[in-house]
Amino acid sequence: ATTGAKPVTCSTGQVTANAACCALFPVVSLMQSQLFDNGECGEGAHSALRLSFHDAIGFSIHGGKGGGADGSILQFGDVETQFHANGGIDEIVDDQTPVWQQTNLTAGDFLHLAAAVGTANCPGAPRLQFMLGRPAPVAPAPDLTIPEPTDSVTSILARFADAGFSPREAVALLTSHTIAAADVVDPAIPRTPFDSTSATFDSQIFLEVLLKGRLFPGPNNSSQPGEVLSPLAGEMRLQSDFVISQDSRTACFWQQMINNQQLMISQFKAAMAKLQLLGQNTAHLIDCSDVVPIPRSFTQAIKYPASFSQADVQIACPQLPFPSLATVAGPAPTVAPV
Ligand code: HEM
Ligand SMILES: [Ca+2]
Repeated sequence: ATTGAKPVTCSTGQVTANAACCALFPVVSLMQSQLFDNGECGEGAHSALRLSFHDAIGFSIHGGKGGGADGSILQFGDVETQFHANGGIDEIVDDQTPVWQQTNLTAGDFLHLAAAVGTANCPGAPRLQFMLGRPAPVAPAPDLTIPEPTDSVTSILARFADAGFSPREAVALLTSHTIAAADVVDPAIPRTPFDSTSATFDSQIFLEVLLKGRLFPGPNNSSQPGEVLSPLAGEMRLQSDFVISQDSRTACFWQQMINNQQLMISQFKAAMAKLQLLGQNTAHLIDCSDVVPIPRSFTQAIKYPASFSQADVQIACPQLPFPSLATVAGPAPTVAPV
């Protein structure tokens, strides 16, 4: 619980609502220099966000699964990185472990703070909440709790519901794919992004997933399980993102996110606050959100990638008007690996 006491100035000079949070400012600096290339919205930041999801989602509101947002994926990485859905996670676990060991934080506090700090490096992102005080994890999460891109919408929504999330919250969490790239879906093309702006926390992902597919980014137009046709050379579309964008249970909220930065980041922030506390007793935690850096804002209108227009949109929510958007000038782009 927060104390409600007046703000304190830490010995490092920063101000926070609770003296217990002072110890985190040096940890934030350590993360920025050793994990995030001094404040970048790059691979370290993106994979820190993915890691928070894969750690926390191994939880059920009905019991019988893992400890939720407890850092088990870091502490018991030898077990959890073997799960199929955790392909590629070994890299970030290996990167974060030695940095975590330089701190006095539990695995859960460390990795969920890293996700908030990494996300804050991305222009347009919300400043995520961070609560301090998770106990050490007691056991690895069980396998088969993390959704896979080959899963049906029904099975994905059922898994989210089992962890306590509505279909709208599931869509809100998928905003994360605005700062994402794939390494293992198609190992021939590592760092293939999911939208054309993977260093910006914008709503471009919600637009681009709806554009008519034309190609696969792999060599010779080859495809892999979990991937469907993408609109842009060099871009990958996950099957799961596409089927969620088209399903009547989720399509309207997906469409509403487009060019609606404030809605998108407020919904994402709320769903992340819940995700990062799954399985935790909040009465024992201290609100240290004010140690998280304030992200740069993103206020521009998003645009169709060059050569695209509303005629290319696979509208799945005809009951709501589709936003009117301009098109970038020039020929269709090729998205570079990130
Ligand atoms: C239906 C649920 C989801 C599925 C099926 C899914 C699937 C995937 C897949 C297959 C990748 C690429 C992995 C690789 O090849 O390296 C990926 C990347 C990513 N995912 Fe998800 N994801 C889901 C939900 C989420 C959620 C809820 C979050 C965070 C809140 C998240 C955050 C990320 C991030 C940030 C990346 C990029 C990591 C990087 O660039 O290194 N995902 N996801
Ligand atoms: Ca983006």
